[in-house]
Amino acid sequence: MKILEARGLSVGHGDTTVARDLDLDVAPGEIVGIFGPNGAGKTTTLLTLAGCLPAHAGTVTALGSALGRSADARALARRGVRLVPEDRGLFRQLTVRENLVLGLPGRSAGKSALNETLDALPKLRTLLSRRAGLLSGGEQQQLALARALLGRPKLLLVDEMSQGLAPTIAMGLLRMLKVRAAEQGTSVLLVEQHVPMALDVVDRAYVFGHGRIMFAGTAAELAGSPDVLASVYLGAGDGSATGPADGPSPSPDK
Ligand SMILES: Nc1ncnc2c1ncn2[C@@H]1O[C@H](COP(=O)(O)OP(=O)(O)OP(=O)(O)O)[C@@H](O)[C@H]1O
Repeated sequence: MKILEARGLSVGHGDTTVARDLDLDVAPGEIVGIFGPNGAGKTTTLLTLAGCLPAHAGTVTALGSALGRSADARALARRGVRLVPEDRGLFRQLTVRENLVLGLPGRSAGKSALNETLDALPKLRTLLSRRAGLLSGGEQQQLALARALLGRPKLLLVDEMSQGLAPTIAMGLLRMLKVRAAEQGTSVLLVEQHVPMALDVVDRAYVFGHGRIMFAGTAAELAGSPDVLASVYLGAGDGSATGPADGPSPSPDK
């Protein structure tokens, strides 16, 4: 069984569809990347898969259950789908410890999960009493990941983990995520601007462009496709951010 299966998925905001005809899969234990130029619809897709935005068209099956048009992020979270949003979603006035406790699945199971997670991210141990809002960007990202991992999600959706971080810190976090995900059987779908860095940890990748998926393949296949990689940085675009959900498809040559 796939952890996540999207077929003919169209995503957008209000009446505007930003990406369409998306076929996406995540298998158990896989780490899958979504790449593409600015405005290609990567975040919108992740938010839709997390149940934060309604799909414009198509079907999504997460952990064996269909999402439905009015997918509910809380119901999905209960089933084991967790999102680490681009803004990290922390409670800035609360301490690191308080933020972590909010991620705990239950009190008894919680303590050992907390210890395991802090073992993977030891810096957080030294910051437990500090307010989340006072942490550096890298520390905040560690906290956001720790909180999401604590719930031992079956599927973790991570948006732009490297944003605002020094490359070495971002790389360290991605590698930690890969190890921890493998240890606890979490599949990961991550959106990332920094493709070379992400290619080091993902098994497979989708590249968005022209409002569609323009490449799907293994990390090695993407690494060997310079034209596709260039399109991520040169902006093969946000060409479909027009028209209603059921409007005409844009030309792929646009
Ligand atoms: N809340 C919103 N309301 C309306 N349009 C939005 C909203 N959020 C994003 N958009 C638009 O949807 C399109 C896709 O945005 P999205 O953030 O999904 O792209 P992205 O591929 O994640 O880009 P980036 O790499 O720059 O983060 C863009 O044209 C953006 O301006």
